[in-house]
Amino acid sequence: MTTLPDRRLLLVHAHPDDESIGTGSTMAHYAATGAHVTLVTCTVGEEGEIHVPQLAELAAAKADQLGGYRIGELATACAALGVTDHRFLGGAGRYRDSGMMGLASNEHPRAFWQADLDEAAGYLVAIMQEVRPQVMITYDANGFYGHPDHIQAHRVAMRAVELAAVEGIAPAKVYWTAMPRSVLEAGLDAFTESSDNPFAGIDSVDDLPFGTPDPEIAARIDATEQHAAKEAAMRAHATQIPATSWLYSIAGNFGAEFMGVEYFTLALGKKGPGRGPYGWEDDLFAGLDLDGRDRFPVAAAGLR
Ligand SMILES: CC(=O)N[C@H]1[C@@H](O[C@@H]2[C@H](O)[C@H](O)[C@@H](O)[C@H](O)[C@H]2O)O[C@H](CO)[C@@H](O)[C@@H]1O
Ligand SMILES: [Zn+2]
Repeated sequence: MTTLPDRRLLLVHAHPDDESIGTGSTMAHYAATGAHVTLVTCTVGEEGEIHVPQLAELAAAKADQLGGYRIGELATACAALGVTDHRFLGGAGRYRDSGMMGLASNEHPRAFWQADLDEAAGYLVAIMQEVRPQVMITYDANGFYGHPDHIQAHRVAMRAVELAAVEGIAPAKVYWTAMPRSVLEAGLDAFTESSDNPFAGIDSVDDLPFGTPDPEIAARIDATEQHAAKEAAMRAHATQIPATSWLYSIAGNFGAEFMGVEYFTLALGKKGPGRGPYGWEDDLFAGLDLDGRDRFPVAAAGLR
């Protein structure tokens, strides 16, 4: 029986682009260091904006073909990150991008926001059964910034962990993406005088829909060696992230530090050894017994 690598990481994201923006360097780091990285994306992003003028007719309100196009963007992004195991929750197109909170698209019968929780979680449990990840990454209860598909991805992922625990196959550690307030405050300060200030009009970190007090952060993954891979993956999502995006201007000013370092809170599991004033882990697998309980010999998934 072929077995998967000892370290197996599962990520649950809402749309094509979230994996690169929020966890691209972490994914590239673990893929490059021999871990098995499984990405599950819950929708194909039909309701997204289109920042590529020649593709404008693909929009949901027109040809409604953006979702299919974004499947291709995501494949390119995964290649840039070195990730070969990617799935859409329930299969591509099973759940539709719900659009921003409060829009009519939230009520679409296939909108992920309308998904039956246990049915959606069941698709994820099946992947956990196959791959047996020791670590899972998803969003906090607010979906990091309040998008309905992000909130639903959190709910589905956490329900799947509950169901998987009954079968004894739940990940040993569950992390939520996060951004320390200290990093946000440094960003606000750094751009105060900039003509291209992505924080324009924001006077305080308290005005942002995200930000975590530093002591509540559990892990700081420094994958600065992968910052170029993350940027290439983001550029693959050209319909969503214009070349003029503030995400790139921050990278231009902070460089590898912004693009290559990603932060997480620990929602479930025991924090491993860490460093610094708050004992931040520098490895998501820190503290796991990979030679014992946390090592499952599993048949290789149908990996490409
Ligand atoms: C990063 C992320 O979650 N992107 C989502 C989000 O995109 C936002 C949306 O297009 C909004 O209209 C813009 O003002 C905002 O700047 C975008 O970040 O929501 C989309 C629709 O659900 C989704 O397709 C996209 O992946
Ligand atoms: Zn998203």
